Amino acid sequence: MTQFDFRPYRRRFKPPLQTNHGVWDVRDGIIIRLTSNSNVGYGEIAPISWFGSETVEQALDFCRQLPKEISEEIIFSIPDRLPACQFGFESAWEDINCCKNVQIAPTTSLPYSALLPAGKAALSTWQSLAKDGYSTFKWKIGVYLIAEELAIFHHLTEVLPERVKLRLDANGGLSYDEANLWLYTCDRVMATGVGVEIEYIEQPLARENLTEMQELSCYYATAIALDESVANLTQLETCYQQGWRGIFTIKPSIAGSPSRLRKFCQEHKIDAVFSSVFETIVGKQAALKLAAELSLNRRAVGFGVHHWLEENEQTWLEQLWQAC
Ligand SMILES: O=C(O)CCC(=O)C1=CC=C[C@@H](O)[C@@H]1C(=O)O
Ligand SMILES: [Mg+2]
Repeated sequence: MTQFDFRPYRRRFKPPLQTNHGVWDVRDGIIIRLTSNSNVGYGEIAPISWFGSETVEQALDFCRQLPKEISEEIIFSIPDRLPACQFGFESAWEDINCCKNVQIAPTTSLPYSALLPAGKAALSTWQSLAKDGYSTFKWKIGVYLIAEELAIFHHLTEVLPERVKLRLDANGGLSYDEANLWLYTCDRVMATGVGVEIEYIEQPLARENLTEMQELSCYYATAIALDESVANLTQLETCYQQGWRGIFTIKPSIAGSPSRLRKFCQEHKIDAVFSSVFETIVGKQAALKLAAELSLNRRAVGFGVHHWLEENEQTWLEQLWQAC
């Protein structure tokens, strides 16, 4: 049998993350550990309730009611209302049964995308990230007035080096008219051949407006990526059934069962871009493993973030179990 244990954690963003959903300053999550004989497997439960996953409290309640001895049957029967728990436990099961210990640094041959701060701060941040080797950047829009953000955007496209890819993430915060204006502006920028590539606009409209986003994706050359609309496996399958064949932003840590996600992506050969939920090295490792397997178009993975105070994540992970 396999022993189960878990530790909640809290990590502070540095600086706080600004999106259309609001300001996010701490990441709460749970690290789970499975031990069988001398083998240890780790998994991470990193919910984002405003994306439709369970809350951290609901995940903690689920962990607390589990027996200390856990079986494969328990893990693979975690309900779909707990997608972050499905991911965390199944990752730990894979870790203990397939690939032994969590590697120190998540590795993938895929390029990484770096997140730029919202607003004009992006204009003074991209340079150091470009020096670090990033050539794909994601910038949050729908945070400030559209006129302000369009002015910053024009400045960004003039200063960013050639061949850089820029992603715009609205977190569903634009009106239909604003989404039209952004897509029209991106098409115009691309037509002038400035050198920077607007890779896509992520979730321009709210998840209820799939039909409008499908219309917009036919009308403009600039691609649209769904994110909040496809946050878990049920939503992913629904949007696919309703005809979405654009880009799917996959956040494995809140999508649900990794084995079911793997099956869906391999069966439907979707154009997926893999994205972080600002999890720790534990969840990141498991998510990047899926990204490496399932990124058909080799799009940059949205895991290039340096938002933590802790320097050494391996030490942090070990101390978690010494704490109590
Ligand atoms: O995808 C990336 O490039 C980084 C992760 C990221 O942007 C997000 C992670 C979690 C919630 C959101 O704030 C945001 C997103 O909407 O994609
Ligand atoms: Mg997004």
